[in-house]
Formats: sequence, structure tokens, C-alpha cells
Amino acid sequence: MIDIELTDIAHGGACVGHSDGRAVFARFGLPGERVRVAVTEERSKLLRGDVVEVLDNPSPHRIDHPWPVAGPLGVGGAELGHVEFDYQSEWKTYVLNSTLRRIGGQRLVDHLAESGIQPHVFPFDGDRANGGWHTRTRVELTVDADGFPAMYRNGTRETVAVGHVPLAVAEIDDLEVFGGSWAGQFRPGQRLRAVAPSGSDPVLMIDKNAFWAPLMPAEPYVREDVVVGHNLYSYRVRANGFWQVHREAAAQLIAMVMRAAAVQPGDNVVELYSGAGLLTQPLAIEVGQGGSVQSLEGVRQAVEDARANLREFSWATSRTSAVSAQLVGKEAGDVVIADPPRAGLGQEIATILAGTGANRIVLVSCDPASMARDIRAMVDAGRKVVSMESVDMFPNTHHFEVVTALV
Ligand SMILES: C[S@@+](CC[C@H](N)C(=O)[O-])C[C@H]1O[C@@H](n2cnc3c(N)ncnc32)[C@H](O)[C@@H]1O
Repeated sequence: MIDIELTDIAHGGACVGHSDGRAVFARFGLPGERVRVAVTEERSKLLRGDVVEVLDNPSPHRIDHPWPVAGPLGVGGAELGHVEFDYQSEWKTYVLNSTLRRIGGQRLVDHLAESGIQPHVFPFDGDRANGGWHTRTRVELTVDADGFPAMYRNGTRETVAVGHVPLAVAEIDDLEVFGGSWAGQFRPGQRLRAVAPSGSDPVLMIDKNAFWAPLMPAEPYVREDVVVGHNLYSYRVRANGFWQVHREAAAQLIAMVMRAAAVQPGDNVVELYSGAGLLTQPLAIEVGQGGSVQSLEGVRQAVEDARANLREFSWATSRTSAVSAQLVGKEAGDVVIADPPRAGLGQEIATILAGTGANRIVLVSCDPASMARDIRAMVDAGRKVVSMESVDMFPNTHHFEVVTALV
């Protein structure tokens, strides 16, 4: 145990303090607090740990963690549960700006300021009433040695049985994964995924098999209906495939990307990392028959879903391919949309993309550090950021989403 004062917020959900010349990254603290930290990892220059007691100066933004098993020294997945809802977006706004400065450098900060952009992470208004809990339509679990649904203790492979997951929407509770009827159905080490789609009944995946209820096999596909303004987009999605987890995220992401992309009828769009076609479908409708959308995705099963979701739009195609520097250099589009995984595009692909003839590039980022690196590379290559919108799609965790448009 060490006692320290927390002086800053770091990217990754921890606050920062110092002990004997080493930086300490402590989860479950708040800036300004004097705290006792249980150390969970020790390296030559830094320590990591969890705040187990506030000794002095408790933050006015602290609340009791509503899900204690995910609190200090518990399972991962709710590392901001001790932070009051409205302050979580302040926290994330601070992380976004400090990461842009740390990784993008003063030049990028000045560039954004000159473009009139003030990066800010907004919460979903609808989340306030529930403090950001009960928002997720996908929940991943494992099965412990006794056959119970469990999660991993943060940073370890040690399983901890859980009796509920308050991050999940109420429809997932209806599956009663933690209740009696599934008793004896799970084997140690199996992976469970509870899925509550917007357009069909909830299912539980046990490894690769889907079930409506114990011993009732289900189709491995679900339907997602996404309403954006007056438009309804409908999708077939593999139950174990990628889909935005917050119940509002799919609609919000479409709205943000369509604003940022400003596509016109007749445009030729290239979409990288397209998943099951969440963005491809609205892009195809917007460009119309006179235009085209070419989407690339690395997972073949997601491309199969995308093709099913694009059947009515012959001018939109989905191809299985790893996004590579070589390929990005060859793809020509008026508008390019990229929604990469957490690792981002990488400096090389970002630079090559910036050098293509695209009139507009939209980058969707779920990690501010890789985003800052990629945007910096594109600005260094001569692009200009014209908008940046950010929403808290992952309340009670440190994650958030940013959509950036460059010309
Ligand atoms: C953040 S998801 C976005 C998917 C889609 N835009 C959506 O919102 O549903 C990123 C996608 O990139 C795919 N992916 C990851 N690495 C890839 C790579 N190197 N090449 C192509 N696709 C990749 C993943 O399979 C995943 O579908």
C-alpha cells in the first residue's frame, strides 16, 4: 500500500500521482484526492494500482460505485463507476484535449484552434437518468470453474463470479443468464455473449452457438433496426460479430458520420473497416445509383452480413480485405470513411490516405491516442481538420468515440 496525492487524470481510466520518484497510475481516484493505493503492478519507472481508501480531500464528484464487484481490485469494465455522471464527460473531455496535446503536439492543438474546433465529449442526454448504466446491448462473460457466469479480475486471468451486469440493457436481464434455468448448461472456460438487438429477440451465445433460452437453439443472426431522424436502416448481423454496444450508438454514429462526410448524390465513397455495413447502408442511400460505395472489411463473416445488408444497393460493394498501405494508396474516392479498431490507422496508412485525391476524409476513432497520431499525420501531410465531434458511447468506462472530418 502507498499513500499519495492524485494530481492529474491519465488516458486509460486512472489518475496520476507520484511516489518516491515514480509515477503512480491509480484507478478509482479523482484529481485532488489524497488516497491509499493497493499496488497491483510495479515497474522500474511506474506503479499501477487501485484506490482502496480516500484519506483526505474527497472529490465532490465522487459517488459510491453502484457495482462493487467492478470497483477497486474487482473485475474490469466499469473503471469510472465512482465518478458522477456529468463529471465523466468533463473527465473524458480533459483526456481528449490532453492526449491531442501530448501526442499531436502544439502544432495540432494550434491547428484545431485556428479551425475553431474545441474538442468536447458530450454524454447521451438519455443516459443521465440512469447514470449511464443499463445501456449496453452486448455483454461478454466467461464461465468459471464452478460453471457460473464470471468476469476476469482486472488485468488478470482470474475469474470472479458475477450475479448481474448493470452495464447491460434490461432486455439482457430477461435472458436470466445468472438465474436458475441455465444452471448446469455452462461448462468451465466457455465464452458467453448476451445480445439484445433492437429488431429481434435477445439471444445468448455459448461459444459459437446461439440460444433463445436453455436448450432452445437460435439462429446465429440477429436484426438491428436503427432509426436516424425519419430514416430506418435495417441490418442482419451475426450475433457474435462486431456491433456498436451502446443502445444509442449505431444511430448516433450514423448521424455523426453523415454530418462529417457531407456526401452528395453521385459521390464515389471508399469505406475502410466497414464491419457489417452499419455506415455503408446510409452512405449508399445518400450517394444514390449515380454514385458508388466500396467498403473493405477484414472479417469475412462481417462482409457476408454487409452483402446481405446491401442487397438493394447494387452500387455499394463490400470486399474482404485487410486494410493495408498499398491498398489504401490505390483506392480512389471523393470521400473516404475509416472506422478502424483501437489501434487506429497507423502513421503510414494515415499519411498515404491524406495524399490520395479524396475531397474529404472522415476518421472514426475509439482511442484518443491513436486518433491524435493519425490526425497529426494527416495534418502534417497537408490536410485540414474541419470538424471534430465526440460522444460518450461507453459511460462508466474510460472509452469514448470521436468523429473527425478533414479536407
Ligand atoms: C470499430 S469496427 C467498425 C465497424 C463498423 N463501422 C461499425 O460501426 O459497425 C472496426 C472493424 O474493422 C475490422 N478490422 C480490424 N482490423 C482490420 C484490418 N486490418 N483490415 C480490415 N478490417 C479490419 C474489424 O473486423 C471491425 O469490423
